[in-house]
Amino acid sequence: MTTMTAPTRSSPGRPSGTSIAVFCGARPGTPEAVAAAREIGELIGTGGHRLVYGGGGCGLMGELAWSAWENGAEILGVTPRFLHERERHVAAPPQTVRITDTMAERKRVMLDESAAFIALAGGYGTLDEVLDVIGLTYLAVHHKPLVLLQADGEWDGLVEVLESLVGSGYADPLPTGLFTVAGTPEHAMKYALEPCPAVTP
Ligand SMILES: CC(C)=CCNc1ncnc2c1ncn2[C@@H]1O[C@H](COP(=O)(O)O)[C@@H](O)[C@H]1O
Repeated sequence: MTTMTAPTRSSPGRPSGTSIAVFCGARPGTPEAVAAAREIGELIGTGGHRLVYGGGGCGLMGELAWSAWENGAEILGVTPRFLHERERHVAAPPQTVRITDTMAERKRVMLDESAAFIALAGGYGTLDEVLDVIGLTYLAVHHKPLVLLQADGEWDGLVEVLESLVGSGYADPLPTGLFTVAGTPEHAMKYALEPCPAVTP
């Protein structure tokens, strides 16, 4: 694993905040999703928190990261070597970059470096990250809050799939509090900063 450190931001008087991992798409989303990504970035920056994300400069990831940077956030970007160049053809803001050898290592670093997770709209990669966190919380490997932020109903489908697995007897109901669906960026940040109840599998 390689780490490249950006110049540290000087932020006198800023409270040392929480490290929040945000999962979202590497492609441009709807205007609603772009606005939500920018607002989460702003709330992370103005709240004195650190953004942990996938390290890219494109799509919703770029909108999020630039907004966080513009609002004073420290940023840790975690990216596997083979994606590093592909997702940096659009410039990302200054940040500490952790380059991993594998996708699995990327997810583990993001998990270890963060106290909470917020998922915005995205594609296969975002879905993979969300299911990974849900699984690890369910298995009590960690208990950190996960918030699914709905800008435009993006997570309805996943919730329906999970309910259908339970309804057809293939899965037990997920424990309350395993994840929270939020309708606004403000609510997403509020839930992310609340302690997560331990889940008993
Ligand atoms: C279920 C399935 C076909 C998964 C295969 N595809 C993927 N699996 C894991 N991470 C990915 C995948 N595709 C992209 N990513 C990475 O996950 C992050 C978000 O991607 P996405 O736009 O949500 O996509 C990006 O860094 C992206 O490069």
